Amino acid sequence: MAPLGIHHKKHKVTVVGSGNWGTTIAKVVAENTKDNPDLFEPVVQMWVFEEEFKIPENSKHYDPGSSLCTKPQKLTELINGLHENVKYLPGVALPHNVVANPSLEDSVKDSTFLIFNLPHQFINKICDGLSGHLLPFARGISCIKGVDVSDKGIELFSESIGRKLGIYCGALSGANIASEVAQEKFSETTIAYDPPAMDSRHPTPQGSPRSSSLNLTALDDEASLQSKPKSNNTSLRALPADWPPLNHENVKKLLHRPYFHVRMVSDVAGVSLGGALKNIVALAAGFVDGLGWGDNAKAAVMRVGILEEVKFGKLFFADSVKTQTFTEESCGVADLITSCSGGRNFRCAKMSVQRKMSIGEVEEKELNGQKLQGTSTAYEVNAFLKSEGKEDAFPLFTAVYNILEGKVKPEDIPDLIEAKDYP
Ligand SMILES: NC(=O)C1=CN([C@@H]2O[C@H](COP(=O)(O)OP(=O)(O)OC[C@H]3O[C@@H](n4cnc5c(N)ncnc54)[C@H](O)[C@@H]3O)[C@@H](O)[C@H]2O)C=CC1
Ligand SMILES: O=C(CO)COP(=O)(O)O
Repeated sequence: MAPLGIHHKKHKVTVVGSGNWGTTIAKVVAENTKDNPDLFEPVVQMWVFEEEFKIPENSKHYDPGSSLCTKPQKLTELINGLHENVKYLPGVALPHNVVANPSLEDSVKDSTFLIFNLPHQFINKICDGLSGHLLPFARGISCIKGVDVSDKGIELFSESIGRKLGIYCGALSGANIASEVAQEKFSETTIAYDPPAMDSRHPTPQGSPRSSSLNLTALDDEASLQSKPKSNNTSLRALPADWPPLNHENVKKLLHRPYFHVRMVSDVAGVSLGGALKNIVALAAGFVDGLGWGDNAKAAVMRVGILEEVKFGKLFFADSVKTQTFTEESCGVADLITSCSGGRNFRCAKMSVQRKMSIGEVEEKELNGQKLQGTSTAYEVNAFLKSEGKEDAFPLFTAVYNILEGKVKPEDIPDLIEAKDYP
């Protein structure tokens, strides 16, 4: 074992996912691995769901004389050859140390830090594919906006990823429209990272809440064992001392850029729920905007939406969630604002009303393979609320579900969200 402070190894980082946000985060991280060679190996693996793609004529890479452009090519080969994700993040140059990899197993080989970043409907299958292929002491964060609802109840994706893979997983979420971050326009984000104390080898900052739901091994210190809720039996392995600690400071070094400011917190539930639930609110904002009702209507929907986000957290994640996460951090009200202004859920919901089309049809037609998260989240959250007998306590979430089901109309939103049990 290396003496404290001497670390012979560097962290290898893999981004699992390569959509609009996955590719953007790979860019951010690759810039930082290059800038912090004492902590990280420069190459960032990016796992890509392989598909064939034909370079469109409006791409700067289009050359009618090149065989690359006359027929569809493997997306990984295009990304690695052109250093651009021409399908999901066109027009943005990627650092050459981002390596697209179609093999899930190979992309995570020897990785000590994983960033899960793909549409939430795919993550469970991906975890099945990853199971048994990770270093047992790997750590991760989830950038996924959604919640994992099953007949057993509700889990955060950070929790279910951690449980399935036997690793600690935190969460990253914020007011982060991917195309803006990719173009290096300023934004903030929130990372909730609350790993076992054995990782940091530094005292936990004063007043920092401990909210991980994972059990710790005997390697952990007794005080932290007592302060952590234990909701499952996952045992975590300590990061060997050969690697630099994966504490707040070093995780921040991996994600923070001059144009992408990171705030580290410990409220994993608050960060995850803000990102997941605002997608339902963004649909409602799109519906009223599609009716041409203007900014006041949208603000009304957003006001009720943030209240329902907080209420949901307090009701179902009471032992860990903090109201301030929703009101003070980028992952809360700030994400609600940006998503209800220019997010895909907002835009597609708006178009569905204007064009009198289903939102699924708009998604298919307009997003070129990108996926909405709000529609399935509205269904999943509704199934969970029904099972808890709490549909009426969340009139906006329930209204969005009923609009998607065709049971009520966007025009009914004002009556449906009329305060009944808010103070
Ligand atoms: N795009 C954005 O502005 C932001 C997105 N997010 C969140 O990040 C997460 C990932 O979103 P994006 O990267 O935008 O994805 P995206 O919407 O661009 O989704 C497309 C991705 O899904 C992959 N995919 C398609 N079928 C698949 C399958 N069967 N198995 C596995 N992967 C498959 C595609 O290869 C592609 O990488 C979502 O939860 C989203 O809410 C968070 C912040 C900003
Ligand atoms: O999460 C986002 C911004 O923070 C993006 O939202 P959309 O998926 O609706 O585009």
